[in-house]
Amino acid sequence: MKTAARIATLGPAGTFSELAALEYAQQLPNYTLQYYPALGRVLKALPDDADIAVVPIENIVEGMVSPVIDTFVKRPLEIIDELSIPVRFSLVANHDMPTKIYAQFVAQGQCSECLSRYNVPIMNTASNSESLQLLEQSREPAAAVVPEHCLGEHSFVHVEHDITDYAHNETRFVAVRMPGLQESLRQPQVTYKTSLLIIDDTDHPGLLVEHLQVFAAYRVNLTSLVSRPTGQKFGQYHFYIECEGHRDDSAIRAALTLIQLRNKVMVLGSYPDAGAA
Ligand SMILES: O=C(O)C(=O)C[C@]1(C(=O)O)C=C[C@@H](O)C=C1
Repeated sequence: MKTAARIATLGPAGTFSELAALEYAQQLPNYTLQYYPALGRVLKALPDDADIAVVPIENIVEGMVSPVIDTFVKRPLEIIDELSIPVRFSLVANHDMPTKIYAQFVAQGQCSECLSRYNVPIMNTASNSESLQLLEQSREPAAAVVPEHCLGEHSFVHVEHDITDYAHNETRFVAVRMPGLQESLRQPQVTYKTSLLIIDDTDHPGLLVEHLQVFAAYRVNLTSLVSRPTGQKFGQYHFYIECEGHRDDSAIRAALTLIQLRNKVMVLGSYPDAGAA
């Protein structure tokens, strides 16, 4: 029997990350799930305590999950898969008039209209499960933003269902592992996406437009582009890019060869495109 793959994800149990990790794990013969209390800790579990980590990378409304993108700059990891799951929240409370609301930092942005109606302080947490735990431990009138799928086993004085600002709320997750472990073989009939980072090591006017022109010239379609501050000085940014295609496609190879003449490029991985029909 093959040894079980150790999958790290955000805990305690009940997070959307756990749902994503379980969905990812369906393709593995054997796995064990390990929970960590913050996204940074999930990624740090690689490689000693986990083989694969499943983390959120983008919410359809809130955009990219910055701590995850920033980890890729500091510590190269390989993205091996992506999956998207629907995200629905409720506001639950132990009192009709809560004096504070526990909300995970990404969840807060997805439920801003509902939260602003309560006009009480928001206490940021590291996960949606932690929000629920803190509410259960609270001796004061409090509320929490919690995943709809966690409501079952609990009873509350006050519940408001479906509080996301946009009805169609979804978060995209990636499965990552240490780079260079095994070659990801390209499967025929699979539509791929590739993630990469352009490291701004020689800042100059027109840096971004030059790179975009290279992608355009080779007809490489970009599906995401975010800039993240380098933390070195104002005005200096790294670029996280996702594009259609596999890193071995001739167009992507040619584009990256040209871009690498000017800036460092880190290819984070090519993986099946979850959005492809
Ligand atoms: O706290 C959770 O339930 C998570 O899995 C984290 C997370 C995130 O950080 O994006 C995942 C999905 C939602 O977008 C909100 C929170």
